[in-house]
Amino acid sequence: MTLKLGVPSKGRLMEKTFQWFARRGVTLSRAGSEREYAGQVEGIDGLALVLLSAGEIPRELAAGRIHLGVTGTDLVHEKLPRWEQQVEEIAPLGFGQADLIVAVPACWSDVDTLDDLDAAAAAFRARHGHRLRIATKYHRLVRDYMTAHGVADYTLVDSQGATEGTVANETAEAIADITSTGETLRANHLKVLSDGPVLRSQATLWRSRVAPCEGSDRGVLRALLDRIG
Ligand SMILES: Nc1ncnc2c1ncn2[C@@H]1O[C@H](COP(=O)(O)OP(=O)(O)OP(=O)(O)O)[C@@H](O)[C@H]1O
Ligand SMILES: O=P(O)(O)OC[C@H]1O[C@H](OP(=O)(O)OP(=O)(O)O)[C@H](O)[C@@H]1O
Repeated sequence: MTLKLGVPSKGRLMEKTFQWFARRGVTLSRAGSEREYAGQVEGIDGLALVLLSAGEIPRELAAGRIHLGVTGTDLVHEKLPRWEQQVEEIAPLGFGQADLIVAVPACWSDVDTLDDLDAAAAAFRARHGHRLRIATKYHRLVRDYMTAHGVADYTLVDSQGATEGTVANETAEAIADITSTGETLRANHLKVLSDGPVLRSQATLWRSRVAPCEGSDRGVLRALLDRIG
């Protein structure tokens, strides 16, 4: 057996993950061309690199198909119910920081908090005959957050990308999405509610609690944890 490490297959998370491991003497790289999703590892024997979509890494960890994985806190908390039972957080990696926030049109001058949104949602329903729509890909996290804050008069609409555009496109009245610099929100004339984020996220190294790790794999895991500790 080999110990499998899942890393996002593209973009900022992949590059920064490669740099983070390289600083600890573990060289991760793509095996072939830019488009080939096979990986190579130098510096630790018995460790294999698997390049995957960031969004699929939580599920692969929970299924035990990879032993270790790098992905955002947001994706683990969203995709894995009772995530603590399925994965263990090994180390926050210090990049990929972003907040999951709720935002409304900047021109809604009387809506700055979730309480305001609750009142606006009731008025919206009375006026339009349907619930205020919040576009997001973070269904579980947003539902739990709204419930915890007593907001019920809304409906979630699924948006898997370009979520900030849904308000201008009139497919939603509000959004819940990841923000880092805030530029995308500003460009789309949206403002963040002031109650605080649904979740603060960053790229994190996780260990599967279910992936079988016996014999030589245990030694490989120990060697890797020593190296990164
Ligand atoms: N602007 C940003 N700044 C920092 N981190 C971000 C930003 N946008 C997204 N992220 C983080 O990057 C991770 C991957 O994001 P996302 O779900 O958008 O994946 P993706 O790039 O679309 O990849 P895939 O579709 O292959 O899963 C998430 O943990 C997310 O929090
Ligand atoms: O606050 P900012 O620095 O502007 O970053 C926020 C944007 O970054 C992410 O999108 P990404 O680039 O991953 O594309 P996506 O919309 O397809 O998810 C996120 O979904 C926001 O749209």
